[in-house]
Amino acid sequence: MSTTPVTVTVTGAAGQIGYALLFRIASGQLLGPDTPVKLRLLEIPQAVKAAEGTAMELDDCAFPLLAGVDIFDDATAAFDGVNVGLLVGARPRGAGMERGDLLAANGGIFGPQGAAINAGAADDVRVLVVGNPANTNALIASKHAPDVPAERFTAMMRLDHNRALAQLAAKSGVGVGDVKNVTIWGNHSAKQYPDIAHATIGGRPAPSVIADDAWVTDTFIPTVAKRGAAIIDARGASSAASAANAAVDHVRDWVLGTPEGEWTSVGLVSDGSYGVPEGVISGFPCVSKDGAWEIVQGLEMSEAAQAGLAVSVAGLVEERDAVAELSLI
Ligand SMILES: NC(=O)C1=CN([C@@H]2O[C@H](COP(=O)(O)OP(=O)(O)OC[C@H]3O[C@@H](n4cnc5c(N)ncnc54)[C@H](O)[C@@H]3O)[C@@H](O)[C@H]2O)C=CC1
Ligand SMILES: O=C([O-])CC(=O)C(=O)O
Repeated sequence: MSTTPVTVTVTGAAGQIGYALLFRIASGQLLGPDTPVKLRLLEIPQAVKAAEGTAMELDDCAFPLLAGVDIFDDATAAFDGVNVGLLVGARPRGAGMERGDLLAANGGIFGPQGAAINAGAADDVRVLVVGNPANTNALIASKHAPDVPAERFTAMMRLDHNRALAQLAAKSGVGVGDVKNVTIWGNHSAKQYPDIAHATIGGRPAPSVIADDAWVTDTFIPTVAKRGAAIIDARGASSAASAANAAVDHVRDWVLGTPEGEWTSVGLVSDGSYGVPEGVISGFPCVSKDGAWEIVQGLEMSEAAQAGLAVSVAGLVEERDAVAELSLI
């Protein structure tokens, strides 16, 4: 076992996702069974007491890998020395809202946190933004951290990706582990484009296994894209355990690598790949090698996929322009 603990800062630690996430991190599911972790929890002052309660429960789990828990209401202190930053703390949407409607309420959170990361993070810092609208919040944080490479600020598309795997597995009657290489392009919004063109099911091309284009267009894509709203409708609260699970999957693959021959979906700063304007944070097919995400290049995109990505990217550009207008970037 390595003896140097990895410092993981989680914002919104007293919230729903925080409660589902912290115990998974402390048990070793984020960074592997040999890596001790130090948790630094950031909350707003009113929620610090609740975070303290969660920290008491973390103690009571007696996790061998947990090397300490500290609680903060100040971002600069919370991100001091951070190796992995999970930016969860933000308001969730309610029924009838789109995630982009949260920009005015949540955008202001991410500039100061980006600046705090810039000021005090470890050189290898990796950031995952979960708080919505995740892609544009990640952009805001990144813009406030000029000394941190932009590709270290990622937005969570993994929940959409996992949703897509589950829908395809159910439709084709296989286990989820048999479905690989789906891509969620664009924004983590209802306008994302879930793409099965290069996916495989049991090692065979997904489009020919499914063999039902109408189902893909009329059922699969809208089900995945609108799943967040369906969960809010059913639960009366937005996804929490599945979001925490996706965050664990994202960071684990980033740090430990994606399995050979498989990619996942990551909200990553665009380098212009697939015609996505440089600088916006868009969902791409990505592999992680040597601890860094790389966009999978050279995938042929159907006309429908190109059109779907263009619509989604237009939403990202609109959000970027809106936060520029609000002087958030
Ligand atoms: N990207 C994705 O796939 C998903 C994103 N989300 C988003 O994650 C966010 C959190 O969701 P929940 O945990 O369900 O919400 P929640 O309301 O249960 O918890 C949010 C927590 O963040 C804290 N918080 C607010 N401002 C903060 C700040 N400046 N610094 C630190 N903490 C702060 C609040 O005190 C609260 O404890 C929401 O924006 C939600 O929409 C949720 C599911 C999936
Ligand atoms: O839909 C929401 O507001 C929460 C979320 O991002 C998701 O479940 O994908």
